[in-house]
Amino acid sequence: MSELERYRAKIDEIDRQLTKLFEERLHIVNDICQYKINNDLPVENQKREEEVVNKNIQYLDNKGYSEQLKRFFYHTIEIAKQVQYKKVREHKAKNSLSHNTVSSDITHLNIGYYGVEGSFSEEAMLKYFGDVKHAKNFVEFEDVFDAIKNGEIDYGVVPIENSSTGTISQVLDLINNRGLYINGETVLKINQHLIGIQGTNLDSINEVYSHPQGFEQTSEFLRSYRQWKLTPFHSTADSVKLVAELNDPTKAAIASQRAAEIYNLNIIKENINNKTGNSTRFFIISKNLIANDTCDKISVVFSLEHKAGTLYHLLRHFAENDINMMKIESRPQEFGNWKYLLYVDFEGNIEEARVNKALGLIQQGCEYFRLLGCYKQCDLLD
Ligand SMILES: C=C(O[C@@H]1C=C(C(=O)O)C=C[C@H]1O)C(=O)O
Repeated sequence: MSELERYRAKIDEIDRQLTKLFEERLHIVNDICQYKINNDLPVENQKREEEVVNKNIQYLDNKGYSEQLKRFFYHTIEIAKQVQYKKVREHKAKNSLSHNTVSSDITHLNIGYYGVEGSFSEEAMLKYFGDVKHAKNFVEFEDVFDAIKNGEIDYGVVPIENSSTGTISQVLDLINNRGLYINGETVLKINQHLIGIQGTNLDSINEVYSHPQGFEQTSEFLRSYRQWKLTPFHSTADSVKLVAELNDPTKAAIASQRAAEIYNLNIIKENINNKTGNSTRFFIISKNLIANDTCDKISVVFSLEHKAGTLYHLLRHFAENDINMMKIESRPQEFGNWKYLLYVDFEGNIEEARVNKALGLIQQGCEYFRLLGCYKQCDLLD
């Protein structure tokens, strides 16, 4: 046996022991994960992670290896978390598929929507759920999410994307950051109108209220009235309510016909949106991952690491498993500069083998992964 062979034989024996310990560690990690599922605890525990790393650095005879040991545990813990995330995801998918779906009996459900009465979100809620008797409304996007989190409402309806202005990123971030799920989607045709009290006309106006989306969707019309002060407000319908309260012919709002009717105001100029086919897609969100076998669309989010080719290496799993991607959107991560999360919508159901295979591979290739929902896609009314 040469000198090199002798060294390699030693390494082989150490690796054999490491593999055995690695396997044992993952075995315990699985038990820990089951305990977390049973007790509704999060996978990650940063305090414990620090303890693990620091304790083991103390065991080193040669403290010169501290940085290397730290890296070793960083990867070991990362693997332990990936294993747990996968187990939690499978558990949630199994549970929700067996007994859950957005209930058709809505009489006992508490449903909330964004904006005041007359908002597009309220209209979307009525379209999706039918005649809801006791809906709650919330002034800000965050309020809808908080109400779901604290159990005040079971489902919330929020806008997610407009056909001309694009994704409402704030809503996308909230779904992920608050740990909620998408249970369904619906689309509304959006016609924006200029609205005011009796006696208001294009010459009397000096200030217009709307949600920033209302201004964006009507930017071409507004370009001819540069003298108007554009004041952003909570929602389009709330702007109509405000203009009704102000009762002043110099003030106008940009919102829906329904909002004008509810607050008894006049339409001064109709259909002022840039695009005639202007439409908005809305999400129905809740605390639970709810799906059944009629669901045909999935939304996920995962991190993009700072390495060449990462995007290609992750997205290729969709193509290689014959999965049709419908939309991708990248957003900055909550912590750290120039780090991104990729939100992907694609066709499929979480029970399909090809979907599970692709998601498993993506999950292995990124630090952060979350299933945001599996739901029935709506007709996009183009
Ligand atoms: C295994 C656990 O889950 C995670 C993984 C850890 C590990 O691999 O040591 C430590 C803390 C958690 O972030 C645990 O909570 O102990």
